[in-house]
Amino acid sequence: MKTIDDLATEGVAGKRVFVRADLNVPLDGTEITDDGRIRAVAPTIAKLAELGAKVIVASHLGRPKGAPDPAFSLAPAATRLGELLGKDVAFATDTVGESAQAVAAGLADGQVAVLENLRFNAGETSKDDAERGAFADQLAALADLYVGDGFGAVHRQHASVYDLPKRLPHAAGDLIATEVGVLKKLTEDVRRPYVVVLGGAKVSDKLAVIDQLLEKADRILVGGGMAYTFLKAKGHEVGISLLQEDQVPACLEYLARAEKRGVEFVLPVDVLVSPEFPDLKGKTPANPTTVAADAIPADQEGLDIGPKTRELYAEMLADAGTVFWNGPMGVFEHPDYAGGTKAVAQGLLNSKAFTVVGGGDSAAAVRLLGFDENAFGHISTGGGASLEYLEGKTLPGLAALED
Ligand SMILES: Nc1ncnc2c1ncn2[C@@H]1O[C@H](COP(=O)(O)OP(=O)(O)OP(=O)(O)O)[C@@H](O)[C@H]1O
Ligand SMILES: O=C(O)[C@H](O)COP(=O)(O)O
Repeated sequence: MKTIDDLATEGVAGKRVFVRADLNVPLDGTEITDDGRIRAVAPTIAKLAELGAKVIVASHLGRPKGAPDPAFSLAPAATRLGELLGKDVAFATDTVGESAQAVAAGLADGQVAVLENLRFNAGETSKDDAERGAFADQLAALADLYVGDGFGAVHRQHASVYDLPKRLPHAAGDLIATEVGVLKKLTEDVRRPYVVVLGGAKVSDKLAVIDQLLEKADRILVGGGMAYTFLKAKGHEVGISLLQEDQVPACLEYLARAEKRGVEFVLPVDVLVSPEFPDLKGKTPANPTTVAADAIPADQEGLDIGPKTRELYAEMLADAGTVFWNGPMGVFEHPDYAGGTKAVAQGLLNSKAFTVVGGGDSAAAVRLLGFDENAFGHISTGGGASLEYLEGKTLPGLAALED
């Protein structure tokens, strides 16, 4: 893969450089609750600007449905990027339309602009090659060069990630280079026991990676929204908890394979439940009840791992040689459901293991709960991306940069 330094040697001054970043940060209204992903890519953008490039930054935010939706605007991220860079950052109110074209055309050398959310255009995520390609053509018209640095999105075969680098001379940004360097170590030289902790809410995305992780990990601890499909597979009722019903047979198979391969596959023994999802804005007390994982009432939802599970997971982490953790153990955004995620973060820190935390929300959780991010071996900006990398899959966004 070419790097920014290679591009610099060839000369980027005066060139329009399209930087595909992952500025998909958690928001409370228009307020960014964790800016980790913006801070992670800011050095790449600063470096290109210092080299005299006209920098056009693009990203997705959330999962809008292929049309503009103000709730998913990248405007707050553009403002934050400007603060971090200590300079004015222009903002285009569309992605390839009049505003984007005018902003791109008006950039001076060393100036930075952010485009509106790529996913406001159906072409970005389309499964149809022609539709994606047409959108990539429009993006390509804005720039001379492409730098891929949105590590969190490299597992997506999307127009700006996969099709665009095929249309412009391209290089990998410094964030991608660092991420790949660290994660590569986890695929080659793993200190054992290798413990993987999985949680979060993107259940269907993440269940698929367990298939491969069963070949690599010594112990897999499951929490968060992931846990309930497994509990269901074990024959327990899960009330109104997050459930991927169609994956129950796959979960049963994973459990059987784990046993056959001698992988310790650990599920919660107790959970915190409530009849309703907590108020994440006002944070009014949720007053959850603790129940055994095989006794979740029909009208209640599991929202965090319980105290016995926290203790069990801490024990399972204590002697680890390597830990990869992706996905919060509960709805950590509410203080009543942050305990499980805190316990796992503390468990990682108490172990002597090389620890990698992957995922926008997992990294945000670690910081928002007051942990020192530097105490972990590596905090990856990629959730699904880091998992799929560890799975050994070819990631579209990396493959496109290699070509
Ligand atoms: N039991 C649960 N029920 C519902 N949601 C949950 C549960 N446990 C955790 N969550 C939610 O999971 C979300 C994070 O999941 P996600 O899979 O997106 O994590 P991530 O991998 O760190 O991030 P990403 O993949 O976006 O980089 C949080 O917003 C949290 O509230
Ligand atoms: O949060 C993430 O994992 C990345 O930004 C990718 O987002 P996506 O899962 O909506 O594609």
